[in-house]
Amino acid sequence: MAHYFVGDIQGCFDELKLLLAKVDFNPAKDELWAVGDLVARGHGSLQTLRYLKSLEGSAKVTLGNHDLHLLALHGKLKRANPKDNLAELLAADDVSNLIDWLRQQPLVQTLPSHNIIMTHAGVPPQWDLTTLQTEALAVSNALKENDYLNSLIAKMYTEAPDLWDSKSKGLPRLRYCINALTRMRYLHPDGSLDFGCKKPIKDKNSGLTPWFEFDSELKDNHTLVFGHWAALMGVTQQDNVLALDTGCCWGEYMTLWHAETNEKIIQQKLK
Ligand SMILES: Nc1ncnc2c1ncn2[C@@H]1O[C@H](COP(=O)(O)OP(=O)(O)OP(=O)(O)OP(=O)(O)OC[C@H]2O[C@@H](n3cnc4c(N)ncnc43)[C@H](O)[C@@H]2O)[C@@H](O)[C@H]1O
Repeated sequence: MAHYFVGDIQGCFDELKLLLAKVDFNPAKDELWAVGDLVARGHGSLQTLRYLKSLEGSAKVTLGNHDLHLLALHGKLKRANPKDNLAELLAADDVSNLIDWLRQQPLVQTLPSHNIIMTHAGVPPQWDLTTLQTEALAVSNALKENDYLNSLIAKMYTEAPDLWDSKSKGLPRLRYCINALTRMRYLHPDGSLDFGCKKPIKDKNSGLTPWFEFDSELKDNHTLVFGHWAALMGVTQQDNVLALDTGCCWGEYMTLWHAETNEKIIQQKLK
């Protein structure tokens, strides 16, 4: 049995299928772990969701910012960005089933046998494993509620709070978790989230530090797998912090990591 972790798919379904063919992926015995941002800019968002849903227990997914945004688009809370290719998905006969499947997916997945934690953007350095799981579960529970659109999705589009406060409650607490687990890249010296800078580390604004360069208990004891930050192009300079978004939707390539062999297999974006 093999565990394969794939970076941001962003609707690049043809590239995903080519990658899986390269490793002879067999859902009867292997697992595909996807870091989120399953949909958006590629032309195969509908096929991507149908395929991952069809894998049932052989697919493990964490939600990304684009996946949460899709919930808002489907709920007519936001208008689609013309740069995204979501019209086919939003018009599909089975879109409601796919959306219901998507909102059952968590913000964190763990593989205890390998000491691996997967999230879309990363894990806040202030958190231990219990906090990570508790906070992510609170968001998942809110997404499963019947009124999730009004009670959560409509209210998530804010950069506040940007700093972890263990005493916060309710919506602000959920918002911090969403912002940290699905949108984080750089942090300010006090550990607060920066939302402005998406640049590679060599070009970053002064005073900002990538979240994974802060000391953290989780990093000491686990391999952290994430996506979200295409400008990193897979480079963190830390063996146990794996950045898997290598910008397929931006014309670069998709990366699949084989956890047992530590091999990375890539597929260039098709023309
Ligand atoms: N709570 C919430 N609050 C607010 N919004 C929420 C939200 N939840 C969901 N959303 C939604 O999230 C969506 C995305 O937000 P954005 O953050 O605006 O989208 P993006 O710039 O395209 O970032 P993306 O997430 O795709 O990251 P990537 O690294 O690939 O790309 C980032 C940049 O890196 C650049 N880049 C890519 N590869 C690079 C490379 N190799 N080198 C340098 N730059 C590169 C790209 O050009 C791109 O500009 C929006 O639709 C927004 O509405």
